[in-house]
Amino acid sequence: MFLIIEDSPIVQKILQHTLRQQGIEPVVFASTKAEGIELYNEHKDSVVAALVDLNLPDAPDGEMVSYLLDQRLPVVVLTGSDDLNQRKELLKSGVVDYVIKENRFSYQYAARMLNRLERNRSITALVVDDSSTMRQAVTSYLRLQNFQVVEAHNGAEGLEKLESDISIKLIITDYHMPEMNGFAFLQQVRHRYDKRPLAIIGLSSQEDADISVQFIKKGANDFLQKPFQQEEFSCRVTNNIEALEQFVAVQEQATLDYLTGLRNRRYFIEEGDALVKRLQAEGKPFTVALMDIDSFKGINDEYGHDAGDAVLKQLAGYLQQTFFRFHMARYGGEEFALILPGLDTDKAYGLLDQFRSYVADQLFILPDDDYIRVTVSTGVAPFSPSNKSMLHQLLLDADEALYAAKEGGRNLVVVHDPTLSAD
Ligand SMILES: Nc1nc2c(ncn2[C@@H]2O[C@H](COP(=O)(O)OP(=O)(O)OP(=O)(O)O)[C@@H](O)[C@H]2O)c(=O)[nH]1
Repeated sequence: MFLIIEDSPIVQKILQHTLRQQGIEPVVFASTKAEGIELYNEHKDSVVAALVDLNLPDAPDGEMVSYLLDQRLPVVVLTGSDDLNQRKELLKSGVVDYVIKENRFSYQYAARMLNRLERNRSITALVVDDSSTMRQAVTSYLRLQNFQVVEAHNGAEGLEKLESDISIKLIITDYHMPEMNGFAFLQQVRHRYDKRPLAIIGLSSQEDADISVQFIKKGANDFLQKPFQQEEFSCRVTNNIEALEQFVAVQEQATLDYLTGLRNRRYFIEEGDALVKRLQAEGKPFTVALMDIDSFKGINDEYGHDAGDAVLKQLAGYLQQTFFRFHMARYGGEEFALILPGLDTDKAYGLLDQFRSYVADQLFILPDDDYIRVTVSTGVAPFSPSNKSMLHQLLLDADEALYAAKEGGRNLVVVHDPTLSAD
């Protein structure tokens, strides 16, 4: 929950609109300090941050801001004044940001800050610096922005923390450190965790422009020269974290099938290969299967492509409900692939046949509200502890079994018979 304390009804209206637009909710509004305190006490446990006007009818000199800072609540100040000294003093006293009411962009910025404060709560930042003074300063700036923070005295300790805490997404590292300097640490991080999304900001007090270039070249996202202002630090952290989140969102999108929302073939193969190797190394049972909608071309031909799409989406929903624990994807047009860890052939057969029977009993709703019956056929690559085939081969086996299911009349689950295999 967010607490907004602002006496102008017009500004309240604009904020209400802007916050709603950015999906920031729930929000409670107060117009005076007295109301603000009452609302704060009422929602103490759920308030994430407050956006507070400096000048209120019963608190003309920022008394409301001081009150909330004393309660250790993150506060973004909203003001009509552009007094630089006041701004400096407020930032020094611990407010997260200082926003001047200029135009709609200011309100959008304030909303963005509130949103950030909420999201930062689930992000851990790692601060790597041998100087305890610097570590404390950086840590306090990060805590102000609502990050969880872990500290390390040097690169080696930093690597340990990174290994044990997967919630670390942001690293602030100094350059000059004993044993392992910032560059060596950075190179190790990027080498060991090439797939892990991490925003890294390098710090150095040296007046040497080359250090910033080297930091960036070695894989840092940004660089700051010490001493720096809290505001610059916060802005850079925010920009880098937002860029990282956008990158992760795009990456996530690239693993999804646009029509059904299931994972796509690329994701299935990339992650599936590693999964199969891991299961084999651990000696755990698993089963690979391919499922295909029967006579799907006929559905398209008779009812149109949109009807075919509707069938795919409805079936994907059933697959999601039943197999959400497993590794599954839309493998091709009307084909779905599954890896079922923990299930040997008999158990997998049982589950897949139950699903086959469930699908056959459903009505599939078409865009014109007409409905049809749909069946699926499934091929299963049998599991045996001695079979060390790679995913690629297991999919070929499952495909052969799927072909046999189609030949056998469809609406069937068939387990691959290696003795009938062409090779
Ligand atoms: N509506 C729709 N159709 C698709 C999509 N992707 C592939 N298809 C169609 O799926 C159909 C697949 O047909 P086939 O593989 O020949 O299958 P079938 O012969 O009808 O049925 P079986 O022999 O039982 O496999 C083709 O007509 C494709 O055009 C899609 O995203 N949406």
